[in-house]
Formats: sequence, C-alpha cells, structure tokens
Amino acid sequence: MGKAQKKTGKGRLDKYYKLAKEQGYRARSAFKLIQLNKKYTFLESARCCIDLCAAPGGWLQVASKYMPTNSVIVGVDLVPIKPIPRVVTFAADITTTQCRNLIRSEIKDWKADIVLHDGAPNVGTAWVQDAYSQSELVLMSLKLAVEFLVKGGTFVTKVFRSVDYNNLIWVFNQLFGKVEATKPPSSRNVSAEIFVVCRDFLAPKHIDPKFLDPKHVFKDLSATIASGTDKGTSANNAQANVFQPEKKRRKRDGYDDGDYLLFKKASAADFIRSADPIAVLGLVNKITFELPEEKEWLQLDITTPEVQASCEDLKVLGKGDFKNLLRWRTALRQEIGLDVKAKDTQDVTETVEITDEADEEQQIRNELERLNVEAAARTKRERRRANEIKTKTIQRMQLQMTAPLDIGLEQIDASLGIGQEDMFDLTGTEKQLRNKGGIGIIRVDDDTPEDEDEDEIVARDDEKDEVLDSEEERDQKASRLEAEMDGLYDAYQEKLKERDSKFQAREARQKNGMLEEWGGIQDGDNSESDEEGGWDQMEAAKGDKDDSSDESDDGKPETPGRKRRRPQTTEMKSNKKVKLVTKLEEPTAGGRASQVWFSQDLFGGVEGLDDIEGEEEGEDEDVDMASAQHDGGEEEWQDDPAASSDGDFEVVPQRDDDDIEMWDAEDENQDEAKKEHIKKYGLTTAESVSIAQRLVNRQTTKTHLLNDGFNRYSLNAKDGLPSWFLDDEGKHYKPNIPVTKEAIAALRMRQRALDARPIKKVAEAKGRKKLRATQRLEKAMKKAEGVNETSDMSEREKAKQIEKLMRKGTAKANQKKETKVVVAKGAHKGVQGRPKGVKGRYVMVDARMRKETRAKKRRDKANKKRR
Ligand SMILES: C[S@@+](CC[C@H](N)C(=O)[O-])C[C@H]1O[C@@H](n2cnc3c(N)ncnc32)[C@H](O)[C@@H]1O
Repeated sequence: MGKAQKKTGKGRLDKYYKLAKEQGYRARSAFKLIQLNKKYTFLESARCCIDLCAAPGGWLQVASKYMPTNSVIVGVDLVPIKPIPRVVTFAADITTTQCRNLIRSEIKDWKADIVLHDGAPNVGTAWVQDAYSQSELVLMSLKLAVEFLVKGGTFVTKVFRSVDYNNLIWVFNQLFGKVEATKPPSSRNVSAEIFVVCRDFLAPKHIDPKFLDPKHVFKDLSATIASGTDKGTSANNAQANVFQPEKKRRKRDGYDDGDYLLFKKASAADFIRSADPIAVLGLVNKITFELPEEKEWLQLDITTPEVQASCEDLKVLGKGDFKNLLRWRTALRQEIGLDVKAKDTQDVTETVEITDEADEEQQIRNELERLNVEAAARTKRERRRANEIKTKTIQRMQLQMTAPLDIGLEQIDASLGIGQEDMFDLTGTEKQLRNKGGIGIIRVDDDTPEDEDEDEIVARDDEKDEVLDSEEERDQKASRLEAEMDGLYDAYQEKLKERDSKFQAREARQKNGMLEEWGGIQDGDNSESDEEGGWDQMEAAKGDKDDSSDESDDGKPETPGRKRRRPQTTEMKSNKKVKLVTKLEEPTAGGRASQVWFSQDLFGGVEGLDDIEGEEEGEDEDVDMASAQHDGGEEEWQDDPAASSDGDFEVVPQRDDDDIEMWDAEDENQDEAKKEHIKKYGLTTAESVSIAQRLVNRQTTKTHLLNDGFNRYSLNAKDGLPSWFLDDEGKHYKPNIPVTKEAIAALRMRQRALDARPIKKVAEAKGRKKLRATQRLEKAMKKAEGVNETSDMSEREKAKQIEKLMRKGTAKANQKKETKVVVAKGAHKGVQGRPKGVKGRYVMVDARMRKETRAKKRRDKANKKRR
C-alpha cells in the first residue's frame, strides 16, 4: 500500500465514492462487501460477525444494515472507529493476543458466523511500519477466523495477487469447504486486490500450526530473488518476455510483493542507460519520452516511427521488434556518446554478426509474423471500435439510471466491469477499461494478445477532440431531430386515438393497471421471457447457492444472551435440498407455515386469495418500514480521518441531505396510493399474490425482495424524456417479478375461477334453497312410506297418493304463489267466500278502503318527516 498507489485526481472520486457519499457509507469499500454479499449471501443469515481491520467502518455499516437485528457485530482496527449502531468496536492490532482476548471477552462463548478482513498493512494514521506484509496479515486474520468461526461459517478476506497467493489459497482449501476468489466491480481494476470468500468452515479438531505460520506458508521471497534460480521469478520472466514473447509462460508468480500495479512505464533514458536493457523491455509496458532530453531523441532519424510505436506498447511486440529496439538503443548510445567509437564498431560488428547469423528465411518469417500481428491488431481495433460505439450508446442510455443498490447486479451490467468470471482472466477487465475510455492499462501478462496499443488510445483522444469541437452543432442537430420526432410521435398517437377505440381502452387499462401492479422488483427483462436476466434464469444461475438467508429476516431474532440454535451442516444441506425441490408453481400445496398462517381467524370463511392479502399488506408495511429505515439513515457519522492508502478504499465525507436526495416525494405518494389500494381491494394481481405466497412459504425474504427491487432503473427520473421513449419503455420494459410463469398461470386460473363464483349471499341463498328441497323430499318420502304401510288403502290408491306426494316433494322450491287482488265492487260487494271465476289465492279489497289506506300512509309519512 505504498504511496504510489494512492488514488489521486478524478479517478479517485468515482461513482462508488459518490454512491457511498449519497448513501451515508463511510468508505467506498462498503460496496465491495455489498457486492460480495449479493453474490454469496452470507450476511442475512449471520448472527455474529467479526470485522478485522474495520476502520473507518464501511463494512461494519453494511453488516449492521444487512444482518438481522440483535445480531452481534464486532469491529477491530488499529485506529478507533466512530460508533455505529448495533456495533461494538475497539482499537487493537489484529496480530496480537490482546486483540484476540478482546474479541473473546466481547463475544463470550459465541461463535462467529462470519469473519471479515479487509486489512492492508501500512495504512491508517496509527500504523507504524511493520514486518507484516499483506499476506501475513491475511494469515493472521485467518488465525483469528479459525478460532472464532462456527462450523460452516464464512471467512471473507482481501488478498493481493502475489507469490504468496497460491499458498494462501491452498491453506484456505484445507480449512474450508468452498473457496472462491472474486473481484467485485467496485474494486478498481487498477488494483491487484481480490477477495477470497471461504465458505463452509470445516472446523477441524486439530489444525496443523504450520497452516497458520507465515514461515511455513510463504516462500522466502528475498532468497528466491537473490538466487534467481527460480524459473518463476520476474527476472527470468523478463528475459523470456523479450526472447520468446510469443511463448506462454509456464509458471507465473503474480505480482511482486508490494508492487501491485498492472501497468508499468519506464522512461527512455532508463532504458538507454540501463545496464540491463532486456530486463527493462521484459518488465514494463511502455517506454515514455517525457524529459526534454528524451523528447530530443524523438526527433532523431534513428528513432523511426516504428521504434516509437514499439515503445508505446511493449506487450504486443514480437522478437523482431525487441531486436529493433535493442539496435535503436545501441545506435542512440553511439549518438549521445555513451559508447566509445571503438566499442561502437564492435557493437555494430556484433549486430551485423547477429544479422548475418539469422538466415534469410528467419528474417522473412519474422517479417511475416510482424505483418500478421499488425493486421490482426488492425482488425481487432476496428472491431473494438465498433463495439465501443455500441457500448457507449448503451451506456449513455444507462448512465443516468444508476441506482444505489444495483451494484450487486454487476455481473450482468456491462458498464460496470468485471463480473463473475475469474478475476485473473484480465481480458474482460481490459475490455471494460477500454470501453470506459479509461486509462490505457495494458496487462503485464502476455497470455492473451488482447492488448491495445497506446496508438489507439492516442487516436481515440484525437477523435474525442474532434467530437468536442462539433459538440454544439451536434447538440443542436440532435435537439432539432428530437423535436421533430416528438411532433411526429404525437401526431401518430392522435391518429391512433381517433382510429382505434381499443387503443384508448388499452391506455386506460394501463393507467389503472399500473396502480395495482406490484412495483417492487424490476429488471431490464420480462419475467416471462426465457432470456438471460429473467427470474427463472436468475434462479437457475444461482444454482445451489446458500439460501439460508430465508430464516434471517422473518424469523424472530434471538437475544444475544441466549444460547443460539445452530443448524448442523447436514441439516443445512437437507434444508437446501428441500428448498430446491419446493415448487412455486403448486400454490395449492402451500407450505406448512402458510397453512398455519392462513388458519388464523382473520382469514376465516374466506378461501384462496383473501387469506394472502393480509400477509401482503403486512409485508408491504414491513417493506415500507424497511425502506423508511433505509430512507431515514438518521445517524450522521463524520468522516474518519484515517484515510487509507488502499487502492480501493476511500473515506467518504457525509452530507446531511444525502438521503433526502435519494428518494423523491412522488414515489412515496405512489407507495401510499398503492398501500391504500391494497387495503381497499386486497391483492388483485396474480403476481402480487404469488410473491406474497413466496414470502409466507419462506421461499424469499423481505430483504431479497427489497434488494431485487433496486436496480439501475429504480430511481429513473422521467422528467424531460420524450413521450415516445416513455411509451416504448412502458411497452417493453416490464418489471421482473420473481415468480415463475407456471405460478402466475396457476394463480390466474384460480382467480378466474373465483371471479366466476357467485357472491356470498347468492351462494347462501342457493344453499338454503337446496337444503329446503332436500328436506321437502325427505318429508315426502317419509309420508310415502307411511302411505305404503297403511293397510286400509288399495294398491292403486297408494300408488296415486305416493305419486302425488313425490311430485310435491320434488317440486321446485315454493314458487311464490300469486295472490290475486279482487276489488269488491259491483256484484262482488259484500260477497262472502270466493268470488266467481277467481282461482288460487286471492285477497278481497274494497276500492274505497284501498284509497283511504294509501292516503293514511302518505299522511303518516309526511307527519313523520315534519317531526
Ligand atoms: C482498507 S481499510 C479497511 C476499510 C474497511 N473495511 C471499511 O470498509 O471501512 C484497512 C484497515 O486495516 C487496518 N489495519 C492494517 N493493519 C492492521 C492490523 N495489524 N490490525 C488492525 N488493523 C489493521 C488499517 O488501520 C485500515 O483502517
């Protein structure tokens, strides 16, 4: 962590620095842990975490945010760490027994689920130069980890790719079930740091002390370099780089300890004056001409354009080019009088001899090779340029859409850089860097000839200038075009509206639909598609990822004092299996948890969907609370002055209004509206129901949903965007809801069936009717039996009687018998008994009486009102 690597200038304040500032993290390195956790999900399920080398506390903040409440978090560093809620910190050197004792006294007989280590020696204000190198520090942290980790626990450490790297990995492999090295996108590409995530701690009863002893684990580097006998040493590699540049190195020893730069430069003067020019050629990427003296050399005839081009990027040169450079060096040395004439002659003679020795065929082959390399480089450049334009276009679309938590989705984000692949496959890294138009980093490794010559970078800079010159003009042109396009689009919309009533209906539907749609999880992809990025794909990609986080958020956290239940490894495994075979697409099968949950009184009498609503509402509240917490971020922590010189570690000053900027009020209103809507109507979409069910069945967690809900589109500002663009986005950009197609289909079917069901009162009435019919039938049958048993009736009479009874019994429910109203007038006045010609029910009314009764009713009503 030397001074040379300290990031200064613009590069230092990159997007993670800004994001950290926005989100109140003390250091940009917080995002490294966020991204690591996104990939390996170890924080959500952890109850106890020890962060070694934790100052200023970025990782602690992340741990405190992602770990369940009531979990124990301990942070140690040489320098004091400002307080963080729920976190205990103390200042100690992690290599000492005092530190060990302090941790022990803090966590008592508990075991840690995670031990984090992001330490780098020679950093921080209180750090005194120590004998420990980075690798040794890692080994020291491992020592603490093996002491405090629970079986199955996770150890996350930062390492640098040095000669010790492989040895460290070997040791990790002896102690952990799974060891993976990864470079989160927030870790700067220029830094050789990587993170090793060691999972499934084996907790062996006896650990060979040699595993944790630097003397045994690491080679004696100094001895190796001094002897120079090791074929893997840099010196040997340097020679091989020059004399057999096309050959792949068999043995690589990574970076020299303390030298973690990928890109190295040497001045032309160093090369010319160096006693070992071959070593210079073999080790550096570029020869620069910056000093006045060197600039003069550039003007000399012997410094041909070819030589200049070769100096730009030594990593793409062939043997012939190196020879050329050595010849140029000799000539220049003569020119500037570094070599005496006699020696010059000798040198020339030697050179000639060499040339003579090389037979013609060899020369032709060399030349051909060179031409081939040049041609290949040209094609590659063109291809890359095309790709670059494409990437830039995409990036432009995405640039302002970066959301704070999408960082975890880095693996599919082309603009962010390296993804899941092996971080040592630097091909991707380089490409990303180039795509970003960043510094011209060229790998020391010459395995993959993907290197881009500096020529190209210079050329691109020129292009940029051109672009800048005509920027204004282009802007005007673009805005003209945009205005034109907007106009045309509006006209098109109008036309559609006039022509197509369906269009209007669709529009209205869309507006309504948006409100009830669960807007949590979004990603660039449609959940229904099978394309990469869909939920199914995500799930598939996760594979057998540890899913133990399920228990974290929803389960009641245990109090620290209580003895914790620790799932056995086998148990965990079987749980995992169970989870893997649980099918979401069988909602009826439901988990036991959901059955218990839905058996509550609250859901009584309501089938299916109703029961899930409550849960969803509850969850929604949780979600809101969680976001409010996130939102709140009330604790204001000042910058820690302990600035680190770690390449990727930046202390971020905080601002009071940070969080206010993050959320806009409109969104909150929308949330409120959604909440109200759900309260009023319940969950109305299959998606939301399905998500609720997943939550209840513990197939997902609130945190997962929240995290998934944040992506680079989450906080998109729509202001100023043309309507055609927004419409198009609306059409094609669908939220990626974490439910399978099958689950949605099943739920939709169910919902349709429910929709087709009559309302409760009608159903009850129908039931009553059915019951009465059954009772009638039973009664009729009983009577029929009685009739059958009587002996004073002939068989015929019996049959007649029974038939009559049965007809009555099976008759439809009492059709309301019509009552005829007969006005007693004329002949009927004062008639007693049934008037003539009137069949069925009747009621006799008097015309006068009817009038009077109605008038009385009217009066009564009027009086009532007056009172
Ligand atoms: C890169 S910073 C850690 C940043 C931290 N992870 C965060 O997110 O804020 C490295 C830290 O390691 C600490 N460190 C280095 N050697 C140490 C040691 N022997 N004991 C304790 N801390 C040490 C330094 O003081 C420094 O604060």
